[in-house]
Formats: sequence, structure tokens, C-alpha cells
Amino acid sequence: MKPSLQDSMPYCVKENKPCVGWVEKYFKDCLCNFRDEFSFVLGLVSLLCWGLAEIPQIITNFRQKSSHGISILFLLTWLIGDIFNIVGCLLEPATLPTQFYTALLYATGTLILALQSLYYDYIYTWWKSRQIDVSQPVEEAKKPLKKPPKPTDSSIPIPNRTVRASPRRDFYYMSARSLAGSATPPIRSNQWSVRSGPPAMEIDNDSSSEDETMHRSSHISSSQPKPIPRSAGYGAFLATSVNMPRQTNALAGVYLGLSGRKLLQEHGAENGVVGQWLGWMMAAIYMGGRIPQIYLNIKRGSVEGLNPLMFIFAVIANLTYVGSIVVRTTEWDKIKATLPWLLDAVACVAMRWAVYGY
Ligand SMILES: NC(=[NH2+])NCCC[C@H](N)C(=O)O
Repeated sequence: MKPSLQDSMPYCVKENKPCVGWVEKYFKDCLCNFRDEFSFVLGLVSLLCWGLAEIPQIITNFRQKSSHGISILFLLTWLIGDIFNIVGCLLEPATLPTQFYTALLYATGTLILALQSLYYDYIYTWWKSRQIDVSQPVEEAKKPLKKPPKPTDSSIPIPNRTVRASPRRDFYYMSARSLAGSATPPIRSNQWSVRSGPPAMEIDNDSSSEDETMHRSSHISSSQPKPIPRSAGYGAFLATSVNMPRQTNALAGVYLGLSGRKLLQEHGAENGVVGQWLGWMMAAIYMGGRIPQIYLNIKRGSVEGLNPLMFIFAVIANLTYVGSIVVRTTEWDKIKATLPWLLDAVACVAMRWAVYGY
């Protein structure tokens, strides 16, 4: 028997021993027997894996200065699901405290990843294209004066042909110059022998993620593995330090959250019903969230830019999450109350192959 709510010091009645002090203090959970302890350890492993899961993807995005591998829609649905999850865990008493912590932790990780993706997709891209525009006159000024090709070069005279090319041509010339100066062969030159237009212009023109992906993969496969740049290490450290305090220190906010959770759960059955409904909504959103990512993978025909470690950690995290719930109790009422969380985790593991199988 677990301690009654009236007890000021939680106590395991059946086992006739006090709860584990630090677990009680930071997690508001009382571990009375081996089963409870094993469930708690599984919960911690899940927590840790979710804490780590998004860091490899953050590093991959950072190294590639792009988030083209991960669907922003997928991340946004995750975040919406996280909100339902957090509130659901607050209201449903059958959920474990580690579930609540886990929900907080991965919401934080996903928020960082989503902000990073938005940064690379919009701010960074815009800033880069601005830089190209701004540096263009300087580049042009540095260039030794060359006579423009005579209009007579062309068999068909082009009316109003000006010396100053259009911005797109500028970019082409600039790209061609930079390509000439680099050891890297022109992009996809091995794949496309005949083009109707210059390759760099093609890249400028064609922004489809598929082409971008192929360009990246050919570039990556032709290059040697590089050590992780120090700056990426800093990024990882930053990401970890943003995540870890929530995980280890059980900061005041979370602590309050857990105390509030107890209070909310004491409000009885209605909260539990609402909590379960939120859990079902969460499960639907998480599962639906896979669709944009699967679609993106199918569209590109690859999972390039997607860090496999993120998925490996997520699979371990989901499995240990399921373990932590089913090890704790075999009482059908409790299992039934946590069914949305259980089914979601199992379904997400099953759907993993679809996300990564392309
Ligand atoms: N923001 C998050 N990482 N949310 C976790 C989602 C959990 C869900 N079971 C999944 O694997 O997708």
C-alpha cells in the first residue's frame, strides 16, 4: 500500500518503510518496492534519452547551416502535442511523475530545434542572400575590366543588350568565379552532362528541396568525414545546458508544477477524464505529426539531413517510457487511464521505420 494523502511524511505502509527521500523530494513519487524502483529507472532512462534525442539533429542543422532534413511542420505538431501532453499529465493521476518531466524536457528540446529550423529556413537564408547582393558591387569593382562580349558575337542580335547583367547573371558569374577558384567540381557535373543553362544558374533558379538534397548528398559523399567544429561543440553544450538543469536540478518551476500536479489530481475524477482526453488528443497529434516528415522523405527520396541518432534515441526513449508505465502496475484501471500515452509510444516506435525507412 502506498502512503495515504493525509500523511505528512509519505510512507510505504505495506513494506513498512519510508519512501526514497530524493525521489520523493524531486519527483513527488514514492518508491516502495523493486517494481517501483525498476519503473522509475526506466522512466529516468526515457527522460535522459529524450533529453539527448534532439541534440544530434541540432548539431546536424548547425553544421549544415540548414534544417532542410527535418520538416518544420513535424516539429510544430510535436510542440502542439507536447502542450496536450503536459496538461494531460498534470490532470491524469495515473500518469507517472517521470512522464510529466519527460514531457517538459522534450517540449524544451523541440522548441529549441524548431526555433533553430526557423532561423536557418528564414533569417539565415535571407541574411545570406542579402550578403550576396551587398558584396556584388565590391566583387564587380575588384574584377579586372573586361570587355563585354560584342553584340556581333551572337548570330542573332539582342536588342538593348547592356553591359550590366541582371542580378541572376551576376550571381551566375560570381558563382562561376568562385567555382573556378575552388577544388570542388561543379555541382552534379558528374550527373548532368548536358544542361540547357549554366549549372550555378540552375541552382539559383531551382530551390526545390530535392535538388538541394542531391547537391548536398553529392557534396557530402565526396568529402571526407570532418571533425565536429568547435562551435558545434559549443552549440551542443549550450543545448545540453539549456536542457539539463530542468532534468537534474528539478528547478523551482518544475517543482511547483509537480506540487500543483498533486493538487490538480486530488480534484478527482473530472480532471482525470479531461486528462485522458488530452492524452488522446496528444496521441493523435503526435501520430499525425509523422505525416509531414514521411511526406518530406518520400518527396526527396532520401533522409539526408536527418540525424539517425535522433531516431535511435527516440525509439529507446519510447520503449523505456512504455516499460516505466507497465512495470509500475498491472491494475487495469491504471493501465486504462494511461492508455493514450502507452499506445502513442508504441505506435510512434512502429511508425519510426516509415520516417526513417525512406
Ligand atoms: N517534442 C517531442 N519530442 N515530443 C515527443 C513525442 C513523443 C512521441 N511518442 C513520439 O515519439 O513522437
